[in-house]
Amino acid sequence: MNSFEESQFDVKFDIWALQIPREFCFAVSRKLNGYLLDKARVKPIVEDPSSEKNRLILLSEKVQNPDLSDIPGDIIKEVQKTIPIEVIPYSITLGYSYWSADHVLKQILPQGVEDAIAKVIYDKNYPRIQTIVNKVGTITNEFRVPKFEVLAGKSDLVTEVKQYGALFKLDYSLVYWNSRLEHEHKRLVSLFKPGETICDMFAGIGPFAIPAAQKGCIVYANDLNPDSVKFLKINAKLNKVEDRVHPYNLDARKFIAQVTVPDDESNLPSVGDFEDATVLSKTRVGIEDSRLADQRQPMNDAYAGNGMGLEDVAVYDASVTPVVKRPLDSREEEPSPAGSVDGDALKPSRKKGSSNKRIRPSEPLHTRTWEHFDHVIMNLPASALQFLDAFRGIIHKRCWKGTHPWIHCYCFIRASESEESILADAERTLGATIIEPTFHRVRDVAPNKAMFCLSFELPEACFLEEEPDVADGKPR
Ligand SMILES: C[S@@+](CC[C@H](N)C(=O)[O-])C[C@H]1O[C@@H](n2cnc3c(N)ncnc32)[C@H](O)[C@@H]1O
Repeated sequence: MNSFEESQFDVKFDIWALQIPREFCFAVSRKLNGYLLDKARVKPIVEDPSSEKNRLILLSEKVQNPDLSDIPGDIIKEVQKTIPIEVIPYSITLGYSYWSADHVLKQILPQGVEDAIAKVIYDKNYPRIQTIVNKVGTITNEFRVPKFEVLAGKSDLVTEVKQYGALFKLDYSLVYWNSRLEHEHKRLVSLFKPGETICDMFAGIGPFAIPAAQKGCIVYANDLNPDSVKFLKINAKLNKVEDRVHPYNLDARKFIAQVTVPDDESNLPSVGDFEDATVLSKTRVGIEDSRLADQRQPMNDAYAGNGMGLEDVAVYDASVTPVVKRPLDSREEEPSPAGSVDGDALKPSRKKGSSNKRIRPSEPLHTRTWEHFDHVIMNLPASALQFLDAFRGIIHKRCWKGTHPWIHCYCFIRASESEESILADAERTLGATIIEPTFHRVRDVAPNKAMFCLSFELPEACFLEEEPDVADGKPR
């Protein structure tokens, strides 16, 4: 027997719709991207009961006025180029069958029931579980850190989680973490081969970076949130891969620009960069100068004593791709950039008179990222697509060796969008045509929104081809 009326969940939405001849429907709805009704399993284009020659394009609730003044004028002009606009009122009712169990239960359970549930979970799981939290609100901050309210136990959000053999320490109140991505972290890392070079533009506390390094990849891991970088370093150390994880604390665009600057260009970072903690480790530096290492003590502690012996190095050196051989074979031959004191200081230290090419166990493994990297991870689904412009003309063709890098760019696809529209966005931002992209569905994040991973090889058109300088024949 029902203890409630299903009709009590009915919600009526009064919205506006455009009445459009059906042959123009698709073109107009594309132009109105972002202003269409965005509700799970509700199509924003419906039949027009008054004429079968027409369709109705349902507009989002944020369009409140029939003069469409809530939509930017340039979009309206674009639509008017296709067809004159006819606006009509429309109403839609979503009922019990539409709403999720979560939504229905929240409506009917008494207030305060969450505290009772929290207390029972806490009492029955203590000491294994010491804090019970509830995620509140939606994430709006740039570091993607959710807000939590503590329902039971101590108010300490520092914890440790395990993902397929790796241990991650984190403070839930300071950094992004989502255990639901475990499968995706594993899937992507399974595509990497030992010895490959990985650039993680939005690395967080390292759920891609650490397992990739455990696999024998060299990882350049960046995050704008200094707390994420702090925990990334802690986690690299916890998992004994600090020699293969190079942490950066930069905006993602700056990071990717920085790792692709050829070594013969003069804008090497100054020592001050390290002291400011802007750049926690350099791609180009090779083995660090001990003088500099001393100066950088607070930030360099992650590199201390990783216990990686020569045998370990040999294993990675002998791995599948020739790429990995480059850093180990070539870094001692790398010339210092002329006139750069910092650059000299940052160059591999080569003891005078020593022909010993052995690598000290505590020396971090570097690759020449401006010559080659294999994969780029971009896990910031809300806006990673917009960062694809970062790849326009930054990789110097004259320096690059081997295959083009794979870009793995996470994104959301809403009910009103499609793989085609996302690909078109990506190509527009990248400024190049993407050949043979793949879309992997990661998970449904809301009834009308799924997370995808768009993977593709960076197109040739993105590479920078420099004109040779007429005077000296060298590329400018
Ligand atoms: C969705 S989280 C992904 C973290 C991690 N890769 C994972 O899979 O759990 C996105 C990360 O990007 C970082 N971030 C946001 N804006 C950024 C930017 N402009 N440059 C670099 N990192 C940024 C955030 O601090 C956050 O840690």
